[in-house]
Amino acid sequence: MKVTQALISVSEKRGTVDFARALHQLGVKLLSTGGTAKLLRDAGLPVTDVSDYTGFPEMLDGRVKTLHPKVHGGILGRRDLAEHRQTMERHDIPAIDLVVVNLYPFRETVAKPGCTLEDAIENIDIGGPTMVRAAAKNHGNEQGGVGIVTDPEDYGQIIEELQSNDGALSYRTRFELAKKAFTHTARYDSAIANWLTGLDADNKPGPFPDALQLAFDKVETLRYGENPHQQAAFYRETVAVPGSIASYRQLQGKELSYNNIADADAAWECVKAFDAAAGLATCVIVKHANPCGVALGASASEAYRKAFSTDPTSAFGGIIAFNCAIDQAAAEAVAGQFAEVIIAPEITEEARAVFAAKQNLRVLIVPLGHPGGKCAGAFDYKRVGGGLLVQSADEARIAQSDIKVVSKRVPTEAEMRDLLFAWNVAKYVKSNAIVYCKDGMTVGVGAGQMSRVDSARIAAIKAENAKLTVKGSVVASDAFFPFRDGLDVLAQAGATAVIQPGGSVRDAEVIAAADEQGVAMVFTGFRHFRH
Ligand SMILES: NC(=O)c1ncn([C@@H]2O[C@H](COP(=O)(O)O)[C@@H](O)[C@H]2O)c1NC=O
Repeated sequence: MKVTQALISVSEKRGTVDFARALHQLGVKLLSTGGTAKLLRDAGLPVTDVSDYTGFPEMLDGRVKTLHPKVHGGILGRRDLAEHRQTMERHDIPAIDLVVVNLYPFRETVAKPGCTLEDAIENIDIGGPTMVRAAAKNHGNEQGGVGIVTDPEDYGQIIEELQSNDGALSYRTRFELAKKAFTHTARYDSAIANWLTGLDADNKPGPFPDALQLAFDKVETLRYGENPHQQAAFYRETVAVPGSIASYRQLQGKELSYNNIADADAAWECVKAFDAAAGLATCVIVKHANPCGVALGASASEAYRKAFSTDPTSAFGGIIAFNCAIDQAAAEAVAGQFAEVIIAPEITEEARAVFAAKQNLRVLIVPLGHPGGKCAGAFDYKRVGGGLLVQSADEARIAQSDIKVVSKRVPTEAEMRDLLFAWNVAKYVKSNAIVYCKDGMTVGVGAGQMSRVDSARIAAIKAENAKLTVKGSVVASDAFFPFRDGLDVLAQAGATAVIQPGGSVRDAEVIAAADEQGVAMVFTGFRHFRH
């Protein structure tokens, strides 16, 4: 069925004139609301104002423009039912076969600083979503129906189809457009509900709405979940989070698995915490969501070699992330081990050629986002049985000036550099986290233990297994030592300096233990639990 008449009513006017012109050239009659009609008329296109069409003026400050039976009857009447066609004829309601609508910019309005409740309310579109939903509902069947266009990005494709299909839209296209349209209005209403139910007693917007609506788009269905008997898919936030793993571009390799994506996220978040602009490359190797090696280097290959040496056994099948370009030397070094995924903001042509020889290796490019790479303002979500925990991301960072020395001995300059490095790593290690470091690399990582003392012992054992020594190293503990026992394990293993939050009721006992053993100890004042 040929499209004979289109109703165009858009707030976002990008591409509208060209689209309307192409429709006109296809013989489609144009019907439009105030601002849109003016835009088209000024461009020399013949257009009928909806108010002339219905015989009713746009009124009540634009709150009522298209809400009229002549508009909605033209959209909602079924083309395949004789009775509907007769009713439309009897009431002089011509069919409207194409509806082109995008809505008042609610999200953009409330994002403006100082947006009042009144501004927000006036930017809730009523007539637009009504037309979008009506047209989407009546997308019809093979006998005919309405096309609903909500995204200016689709204009080109719609025109191409009309041109090649004798001025008609296929049922398949109308159905796909309808799905997109219902998603569009659902998200529009979600944004309104999130904002309104997030207002506090003074009508100031807050971060946690009473009713939380989340919006994600499917990137792909995955082969399986954490285990082969689980189904899985990967979704990306509708409003892109710059610098996040979800913005990956895969250069080569097998399809990503559920665990690949989870571990790639852990590796990427950790490596981004180190600013490449500070002049050193960073490499992070992750296994089962924990870093098993993190290191700084003068080059990417040096950073990789150091990170690998922390725990070569665990690094097998790991996810390897860099905060800088991977060059040929780094690619050749990495290619020497079995890895699941390689991630970097940039990969040189020479390095790509090296990876290309390993067909299955998954290689991802992820833009760093802003300096230091943080996804500012993003929330963390954690599913629990029957609920969702929501928190702001752990964006706390420490500078040397924030650190309080609590021991008699003050850390040396080299110890202080390593302490800051170790603290940065500990944030990405599952609690209880104990991280031994020396010369800008991890030498032992204790992760995910129920006891901090066990974590301290395990990290030292792992260092020994990797033929590294923790003697003369520094240690970060993600949370305070509840007793002196944990500190004693570190000191006896040969650590010379410790960074930890402090704040235990037994801090005095722990400080005394450090002083007894000549260990320099500093407090950060905040912890980095990670579960
Ligand atoms: N009230 C109505 O009947 C109505 N009909 C269409 N609109 C919206 O008015 C906007 C276009 O207006 P204009 O063509 O005047 O620039 C579109 O975002 C459209 O969704 C309406 N506005 C709000 O509810």
